[in-house]
Amino acid sequence: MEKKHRLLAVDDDIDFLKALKKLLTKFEFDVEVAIDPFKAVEQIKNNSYDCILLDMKMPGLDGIQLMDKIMEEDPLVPVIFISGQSNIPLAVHAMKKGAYDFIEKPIEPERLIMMLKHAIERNAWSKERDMLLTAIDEKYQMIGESPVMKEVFKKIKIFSTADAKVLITGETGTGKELVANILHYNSPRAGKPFIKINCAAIPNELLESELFGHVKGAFTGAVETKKGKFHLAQDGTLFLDEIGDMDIYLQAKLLKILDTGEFSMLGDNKTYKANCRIISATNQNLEELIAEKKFREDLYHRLNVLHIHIPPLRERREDIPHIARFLLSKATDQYNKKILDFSDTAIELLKQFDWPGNVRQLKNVVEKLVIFSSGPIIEEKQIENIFNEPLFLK
Ligand SMILES: Nc1ncnc2c1ncn2[C@@H]1O[C@H](COP(=O)(O)OP(=O)(O)OP(=O)(O)O)[C@@H](O)[C@H]1O
Repeated sequence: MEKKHRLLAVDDDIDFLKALKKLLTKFEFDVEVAIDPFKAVEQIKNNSYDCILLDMKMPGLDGIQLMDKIMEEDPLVPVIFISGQSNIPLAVHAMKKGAYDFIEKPIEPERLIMMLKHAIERNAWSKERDMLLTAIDEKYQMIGESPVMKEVFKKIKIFSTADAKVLITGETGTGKELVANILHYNSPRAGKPFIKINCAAIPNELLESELFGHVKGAFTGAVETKKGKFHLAQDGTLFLDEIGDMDIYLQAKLLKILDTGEFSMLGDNKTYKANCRIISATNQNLEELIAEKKFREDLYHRLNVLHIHIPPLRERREDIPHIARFLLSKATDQYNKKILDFSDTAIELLKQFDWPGNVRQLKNVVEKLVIFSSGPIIEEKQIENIFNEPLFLK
């Protein structure tokens, strides 16, 4: 059985409270009442409610003062004011101060029930979103103290809420996918899907159906209808990784979708709205590809509304100690090891190296060091050993 929503109604009119409780109980709400605003504050301190209904005017403490106290205890709980006709300007003022809504007496039951449902739904969503963002924050941390990375962080902050297309460029392993995730999870689309497709990893014949989906019988082997990434990313973000590797025919198709805002599944004429934010990334030089006629210039301008470039690690060596220590602490947690730090000379060695594979390569080295170390400090020699391995990328 679904959990009943718990309400607190505060009013100095006992008869009104009784009638309200009877009405709301009929609609499966669990209703508690308070006639004394000071007692109500105690109840709010000791309980958790899904919504609070407040009379505008009560002896001792008025509704707005009471709302201020409620917000100190539980800033997220929605408050709905019950107001007489003469108090409407006051109710409007309460909404400006953070009340969810107000309803006038005499109460229309259906309106009140709808209002309560919406308030509770919105509250549940904002709590869920806060939890989601805390978890995401931990998962998608990006470290950097250098001036260039501070500029990148500034852009990420502004672009998160902009809802325009973003092109992320940078060498392999610099954190392009990480940035795409951070942009999505800090955007209003955070509760909707983040869908990634790697245009370099999928053969072009398959990429088309992966992107747009196909209906049964669309081509040999299409034994059933399958939704594509554009469908799956509906209302969320579609991350087109390695966009520079998309073939020219598919580039034209993608451009058309971006122009019309609509797409169709393979083997079907029906059109669907492409309501997703597009973030793309590449480690290739798109201007060079355009000059070689391998990438469409019009598509480039469409995708590159906002641009973030992440410089390679060797151009921001001051970030290396911070990132290495961050990765060390993550790896020690993961492998349950008690390694505290790198020695000073070990840090110097990490800073001197050019890191062609950037942060991904640094991460692999740190993980290896953690797995094979037993002492509390990682020494220079241990790093030299890894650098001297025959297949190590230099
Ligand atoms: N500044 C950073 N701080 C912490 N971790 C980072 C940072 N930059 C990258 N990483 C981590 O390094 C790894 C590689 O990053 P990511 O996959 O985002 O790179 P990429 O640029 O998309 O690579 P590729 O071009 O090869 O797809 C990931 O585990 C990512 O979390």
